[in-house]
Amino acid sequence: MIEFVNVSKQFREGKWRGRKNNVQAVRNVSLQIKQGTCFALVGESGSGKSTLGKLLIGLEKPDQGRVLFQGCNLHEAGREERQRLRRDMQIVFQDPYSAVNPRMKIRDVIAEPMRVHFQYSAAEINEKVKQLLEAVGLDEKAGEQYSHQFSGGQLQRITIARAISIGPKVIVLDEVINSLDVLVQISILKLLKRLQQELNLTYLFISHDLHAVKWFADEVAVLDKGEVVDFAHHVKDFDQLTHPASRRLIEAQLPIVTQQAKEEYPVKKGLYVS
Ligand SMILES: Nc1ncnc2c1ncn2[C@@H]1O[C@H](COP(=O)(O)OP(=O)(O)OP(=O)(O)O)[C@@H](O)[C@H]1O
Repeated sequence: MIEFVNVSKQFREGKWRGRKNNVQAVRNVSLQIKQGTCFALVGESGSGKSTLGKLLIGLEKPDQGRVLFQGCNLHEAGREERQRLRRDMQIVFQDPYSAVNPRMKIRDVIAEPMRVHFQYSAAEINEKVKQLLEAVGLDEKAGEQYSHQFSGGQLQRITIARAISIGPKVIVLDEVINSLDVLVQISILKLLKRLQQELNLTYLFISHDLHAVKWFADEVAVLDKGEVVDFAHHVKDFDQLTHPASRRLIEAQLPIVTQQAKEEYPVKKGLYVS
């Protein structure tokens, strides 16, 4: 469904001692993502994960190579096709507070993409907003409130409702659980899993968190300095990732804490989440 073919992207950063510094954010990446699956991109900070996500939905343009969605290249498509591709691919970001206009009521936040892409009547929009709030587990009354009245987890549900409002096929989930506490992370991942099945969605899941990736994703690629350096086709193979960059990520994970461990180390009890 999605194909990155030898994709590279460089950014020009400011001058240092009179010289221009370029950052090679993505280096000759080739990947394929199957329809209805969740493909995880992991890697240390600055390894190029978000840039790949942005290249997919057309927020960035590759310097070299092609990004194809169902065989179409967004950057070569005509106006109408580009519009359709933009509808089919949505993104949800890490920080829901900065992704939502604080001066807009939540019903308008959710309705915004529908107003851009479709010609619905006001009554149709109201009905759809109601259904979307219900789909992400929020009360209809939330539509009349503003972003500051919600917790991070609730607001992330709202940005997810906005992303699915126009019936996308692919959603880039860019560190969507990172700013949330562990229990809220789990509830958001469960919601995303249910929506994936109900709406037949394909996800590009960008994360540092290998525990979450193991539970949530089907395949994983490890990025290091813009390059894909490791790859696992199946969740059961995640522990066999061998590249030093993968090992660093695996070793940097907190262990999953068991009841036994809590009892053995009561002094650290305050650190554990049951
Ligand atoms: N618009 C930009 N202008 C200049 N440099 C950029 C831009 N976007 C990204 N970069 C640089 O490209 C590299 C890759 O950034 P990217 O955000 O894709 O990494 P990442 O793996 O998503 O990191 P993080 O996990 O911290 O978000 C970094 O060195 C970053 O500073």
